[in-house]
Amino acid sequence: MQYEQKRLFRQPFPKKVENNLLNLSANSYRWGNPEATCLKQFSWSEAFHISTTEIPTMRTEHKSLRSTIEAFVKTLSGLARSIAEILAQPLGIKPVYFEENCPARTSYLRLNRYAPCPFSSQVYGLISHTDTDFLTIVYQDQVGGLEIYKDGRWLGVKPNPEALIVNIGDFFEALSNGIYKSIKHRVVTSQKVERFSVAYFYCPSYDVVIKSCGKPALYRQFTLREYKQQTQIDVQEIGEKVGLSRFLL
Ligand SMILES: O=C(O)CCC(=O)C(=O)O
Ligand SMILES: [Fe+2]
Repeated sequence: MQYEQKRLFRQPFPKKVENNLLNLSANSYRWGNPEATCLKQFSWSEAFHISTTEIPTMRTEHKSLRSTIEAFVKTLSGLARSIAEILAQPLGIKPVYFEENCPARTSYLRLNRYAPCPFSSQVYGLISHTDTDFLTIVYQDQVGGLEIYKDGRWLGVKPNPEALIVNIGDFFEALSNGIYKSIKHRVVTSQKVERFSVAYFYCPSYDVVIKSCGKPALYRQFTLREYKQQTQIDVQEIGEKVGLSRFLL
């Protein structure tokens, strides 16, 4: 995967922005963040956002990339479902919940590249955020840079070639009524070394209503569609996602 990922990002910038390099939908290739109005909101990274439905029609010059991604997504989707089922069991959520509500088409893969950054003390590779999905499975290379916010401080996640990182996302926090926490995380930049990571986002269908499982419910019911619309409004108006607190009861 990493070999293919590097080869892809080494393509010239104009080819990547053309958006049809891989025959993916518009806006699949992203760099920085257009909504940023100050350095604090800017992410020093580039990414390919690949919906699982688009993999079969990816351009054939990239056959080996496509088959690698296909195999990767197949493994990670099975893994994500198993982890979600295990986590849901003590909450009294039926194991079929995920099979019924998370069809392959809504989950997606993101290939990230963080270029060396000359002002690394001032700019993040990815600004602090929580993921919007149920859970995210991340593979990071050996450079390091991913940090999680725990007990009031930022902790680096040590690279381990044998391990994947599993992050709880906003939807699991809502579903579990706050028992599982959507972890705040960010990526710091390096002045000298480029960094690669791959993230698989395990999401429900757009119109599945997410209900908190406990009583009293902490959050009002919402769908991914509503959540994304709210996020879009927040990003346009205040420059960042507000997230779950918008849905607190
Ligand atoms: O690059 C990483 O380690 C994390 C990526 C991430 O948080 C994301 O893509 O949402
Ligand atoms: Fe993330």
